[in-house]
Amino acid sequence: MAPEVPVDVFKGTNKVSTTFNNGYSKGAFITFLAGKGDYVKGVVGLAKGLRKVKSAYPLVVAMLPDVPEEHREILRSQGCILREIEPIYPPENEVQFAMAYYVINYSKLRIWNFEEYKKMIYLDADIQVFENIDHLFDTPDGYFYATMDCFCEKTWSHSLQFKVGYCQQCPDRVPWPIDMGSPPPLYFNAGMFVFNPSRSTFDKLLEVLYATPVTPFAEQDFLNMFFEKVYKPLPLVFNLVLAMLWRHPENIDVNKVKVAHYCAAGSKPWRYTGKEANMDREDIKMLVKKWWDIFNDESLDFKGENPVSEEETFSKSSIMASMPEPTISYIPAPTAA
Ligand SMILES: O=c1ccn([C@@H]2O[C@H](COP(=O)(O)OP(=O)(O)O[C@H]3O[C@H](CO)[C@H](O)[C@H](O)[C@H]3O)[C@@H](O)[C@H]2O)c(=O)[nH]1
Ligand SMILES: O[C@H]1[C@H](O)[C@@H](O)[C@H](O)[C@@H](O)[C@H]1O
Ligand SMILES: [Mn+2]
Repeated sequence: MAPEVPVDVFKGTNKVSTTFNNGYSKGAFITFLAGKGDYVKGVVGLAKGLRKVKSAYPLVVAMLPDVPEEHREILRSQGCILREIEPIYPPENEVQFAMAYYVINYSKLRIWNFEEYKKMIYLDADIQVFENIDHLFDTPDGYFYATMDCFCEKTWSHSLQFKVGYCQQCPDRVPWPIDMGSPPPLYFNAGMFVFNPSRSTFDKLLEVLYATPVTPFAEQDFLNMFFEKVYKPLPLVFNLVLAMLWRHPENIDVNKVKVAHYCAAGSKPWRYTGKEANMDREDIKMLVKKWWDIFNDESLDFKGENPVSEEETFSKSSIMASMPEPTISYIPAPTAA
């Protein structure tokens, strides 16, 4: 049974103050950036989208050292707070069990170190917000909030769920076979989640990571396992995994979507050609256009007098500091979806 979350928490009506009396920040959005490729466009789009919906909270970018200076400059000029983080690699002999493209995402675990924020909302760079979601900072602490994933796309073909034809979005369509025991626990998409940074949680994450086999969806599988007991599903409007539109249209109204996640193959707006499967759908074209409208809207550029001049810090945990440097070379991301 899905853990219950009081519905009012997700309505969002009240204006909130974003700092405590002692200056400690109540929260921030956070995204992750790796490499010198085009995901920087996603971050710029996201920064502008958050401005458009008048979010009161800043956007922090946790970036790997390989993000080039030109891209950092663009992000500073868009008002982002830049924080450099060191990569986290899974054990070398296990890397092959994760999809190569996802391996760098383990580095995302470093965002638990950002204890100067009481609560953070993580958003992938291929996400766009269409409505203000600041009220999610008011959810009760101590839980991990995210939306439930869909198992129907080819990216899931390695999984038992896919082989059986079972999806948690419609558990009655093809029920989980009785002879296979209970259905798997609820599984979230890790492109959007609400969490409490905590150094002690980070230390535990790394400790458990190095004792856990690597699996195809890398840190997403890992986070699902780690936070299984405190996971609270958010309504799907907080992270529309685009495949939901053709896999489970009955579960979603595209016009009510607050946050769209352009994760389906061929859907990244800045690479969109319309040629891949399902990409010629009207709802997809509409969502891609909405992303471009925000990205191109100059009125949404950061107008602060000075670009945010917060220090770019290496957040290196004591555990990592005492670990040998990884001997595998950095795995560049192959062309994404
Ligand atoms: O070259 C890259 C590749 C990825 N990213 C960052 O990593 C995020 C994850 O990559 P994608 O968005 O392309 O991947 P998916 O949405 O398909 O991945 C999903 O599964 C992944 C499993 O590792 C992660 O959990 C991810 O957050 C989740 O949305 C990007 O948004 C971006 O923030 C980069 O900065 N540069
Ligand atoms: O993280 C993955 C990724 O976003 C895929 O594109 C999607 O098909 C999956 O459902 C999800 O688990
Ligand atoms: Mn994504």
